[in-house]
Amino acid sequence: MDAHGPLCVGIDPHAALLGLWGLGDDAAGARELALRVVEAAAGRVGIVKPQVAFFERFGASGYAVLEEVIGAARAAGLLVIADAKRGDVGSTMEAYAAAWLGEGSPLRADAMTAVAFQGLGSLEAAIAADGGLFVLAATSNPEGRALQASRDETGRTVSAQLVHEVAQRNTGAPGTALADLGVVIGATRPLAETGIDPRDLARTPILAPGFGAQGARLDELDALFGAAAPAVIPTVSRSVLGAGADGVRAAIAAHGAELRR
Ligand SMILES: O=c1ccn([C@@H]2O[C@H](COP(=O)(O)O)[C@@H](O)[C@H]2O)c(=O)[nH]1
Repeated sequence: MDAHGPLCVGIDPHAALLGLWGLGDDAAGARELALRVVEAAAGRVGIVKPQVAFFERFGASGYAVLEEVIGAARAAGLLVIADAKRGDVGSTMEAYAAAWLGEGSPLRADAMTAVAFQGLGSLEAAIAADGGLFVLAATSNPEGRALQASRDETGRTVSAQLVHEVAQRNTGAPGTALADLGVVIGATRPLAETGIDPRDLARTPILAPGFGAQGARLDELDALFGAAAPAVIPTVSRSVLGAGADGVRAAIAAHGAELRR
């Protein structure tokens, strides 16, 4: 973030985008798009986020492409967040952590996303792994709001409770910089509407989807996140990939410039 700014470029080879890029809706098409995005992102941003689902849909060949893309991005000096949204009982979570954050794993990324529906403690193996973890807290999609706004006996929303639990772990973590346990908070509404206490975000990195195709604007970031804005990693997929193969470099540069205004 210090070297390149906070922007994260999502690698989401949607069928429609592959068509727009003149590529087939298959693993070879996804490979071509993803490697071109890696090339365009390297040196312009610090972070990319492959959306695992768009590779998984091609089965084994999609996973082979994902391995190659993660390796190419890391070799190009980019940090990779595998947007895998995993979550399960602790014993199974150990295997997910080994797959996405384990040393020597073919899918080894720098960070992954996870779902804490089974409790934050169930994600312990990924929290303890040598990498970052972003736990969904307040998602960008409207369907999640009712559940995430439910309140516990102390009056905290589910989103706030999760962020509070993450903060308790991060407060005790060594160092003063951002900790490596983060949360996902969508940018499609102001942080103030989630019930999350901004004091709980002091050392917590925030992965923020919702910009671009989902409606939020990068120049609204400070207004949306207030005091927590410096810890926000805004992530954009369709609004960058929609520029096509010839326009993707310029689109990444323009999105980055938008944040520096
Ligand atoms: O709450 C969430 C959590 C994750 N996502 C993911 O982010 C990208 C957004 O893509 P855009 O094209 O920039 O809308 C996508 O991979 C989602 O799975 C999210 O949107 N909201």
